[in-house]
Amino acid sequence: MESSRQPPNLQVNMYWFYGVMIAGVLVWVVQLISAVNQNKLKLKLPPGPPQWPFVGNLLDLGKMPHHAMTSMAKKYGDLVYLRLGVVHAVVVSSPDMAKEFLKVQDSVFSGRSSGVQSKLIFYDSQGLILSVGDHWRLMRKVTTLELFSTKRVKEGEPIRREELLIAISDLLEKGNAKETVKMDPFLFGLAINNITRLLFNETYYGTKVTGAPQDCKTLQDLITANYDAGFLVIRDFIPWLGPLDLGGTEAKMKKNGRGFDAFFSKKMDEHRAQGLKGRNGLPALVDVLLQLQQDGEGPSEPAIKGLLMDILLAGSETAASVETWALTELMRHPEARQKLLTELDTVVGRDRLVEEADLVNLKYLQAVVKETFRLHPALPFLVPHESLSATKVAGYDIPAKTRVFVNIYHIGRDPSLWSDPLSFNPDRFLDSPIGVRGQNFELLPFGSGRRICVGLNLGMLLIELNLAQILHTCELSLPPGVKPEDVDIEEKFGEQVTTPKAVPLEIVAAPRLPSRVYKEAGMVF
Ligand code: HEM
Repeated sequence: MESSRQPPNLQVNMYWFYGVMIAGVLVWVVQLISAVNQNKLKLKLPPGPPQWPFVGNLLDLGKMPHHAMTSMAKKYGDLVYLRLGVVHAVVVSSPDMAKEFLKVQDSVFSGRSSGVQSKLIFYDSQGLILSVGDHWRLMRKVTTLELFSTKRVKEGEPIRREELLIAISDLLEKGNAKETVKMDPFLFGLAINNITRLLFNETYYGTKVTGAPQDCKTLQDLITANYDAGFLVIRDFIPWLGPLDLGGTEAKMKKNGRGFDAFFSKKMDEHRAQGLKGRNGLPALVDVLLQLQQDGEGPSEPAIKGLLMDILLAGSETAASVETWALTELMRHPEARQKLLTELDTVVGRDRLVEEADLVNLKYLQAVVKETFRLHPALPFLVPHESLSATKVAGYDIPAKTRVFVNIYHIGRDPSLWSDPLSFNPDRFLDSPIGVRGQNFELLPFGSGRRICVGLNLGMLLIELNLAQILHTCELSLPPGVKPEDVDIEEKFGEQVTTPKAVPLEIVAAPRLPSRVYKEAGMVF
């Protein structure tokens, strides 16, 4: 039976193959004509590597696009033109050039590209991260004023403390049993629990969850499947290859998009049924959004879901990535770790836990976080911007709909800006006025200008608090036989939008404070 069915399928596949190839040749001819027209129009594009037919410079990006872009900057300068299939792109690689794109011409470059992922996973760009124009303005206003105002971030303090202490108790429990812990998934679980507590007042990762078991499984499976699908879709760059769905990425995204949608619908229905009051008098962010909708002022249903998706993904992976890299560097550099511990013992002492109010006095901690951002930015080229209209930069033509990659990874490691740039040396920031809030273009972990990260305050709070509390409460050591210089700093790229470690950081934790302090805080391990 099997073999009698194969020939027609093969035939159909061959028709597809020839169809796609013919479409490809046609597209190539169109590209050639458009290149000739570009020449006729005398567009003066920035310098860049030679382009191949069909793919342009896509293959030049390799497995680590931020590394490839760094090599290009060294060869062609701080503004490089690339053609990624049918997409115009530029790579920006110096603070001055970043200022031109993110400040001087901020409004022109405030667009975002839309593609398969934005359609299938990000609600057709109706959330915040990928939206543009008036819709983006509405979503940005709602998010800034209603969800992440100073008052609301402050109100979340007990939640952040509770989640952190639950996670640290787990870490110490494993430490008691002399178990090593992989810090990357541990910190991701902590980060996502913080975000889902905010969004839905529930947690889904770890041993002491408050979400229903089925919801935990659903969300964990969806997040894993989302990373498995990755975020690069060939159709966005070479549309005529779209029908082949190489690697099955689109099919996976479609399935994941449906899964997330069902999850959000369920949560929204539950919160409507509870009357949007939240638990313990603190409404979850989903309650706030649904209330605005009921009052007739708020975003539409897909826009609410889009925003939930943005916050879920943008708020968890980023914080976890920075915390993991910071701990990795601190385990590789015992002298820097010791300085931080001495600061914690001086400012906080060993008789109590760290409070959020302490963070402002922990200057070395702040320097450690900045140094981590410099060497390991969570998003190595920000979230790509797009030009809303044609413009000129540094005398070059930048066509409309050009994708902009600001390579903050390269800027952070540029020897003309930083002495001994590849060394982890937090001291360089101790008496430095350089901050992370978009005013200093040599350090832009959250971007700058109108599209600067909307979760900056919350993100900084989570990173500083989590690092301080973990280091203060836990004596961290490497597994037996592993030396600081053995701790790996290889990155990977392509599954998540951040650049996580290729090999997880493993540590063993032991209590560092008198047992009374843990007991008083209700920590059991
Ligand atoms: C903790 C570390 C974080 C880092 C390093 C980070 C970094 C960034 C960066 C680089 C951008 C793009 C800026 C640009 O387009 O130029 C961004 C945008 C954004 N981030 Fe964050 N982020 C963090 C945490 C968060 C958190 C905690 C949330 C929310 C809970 C969040 C929500 C967003 C949103 C919604 C945008 C899109 C803003 C817009 O397009 O208008 N981020 N973030």
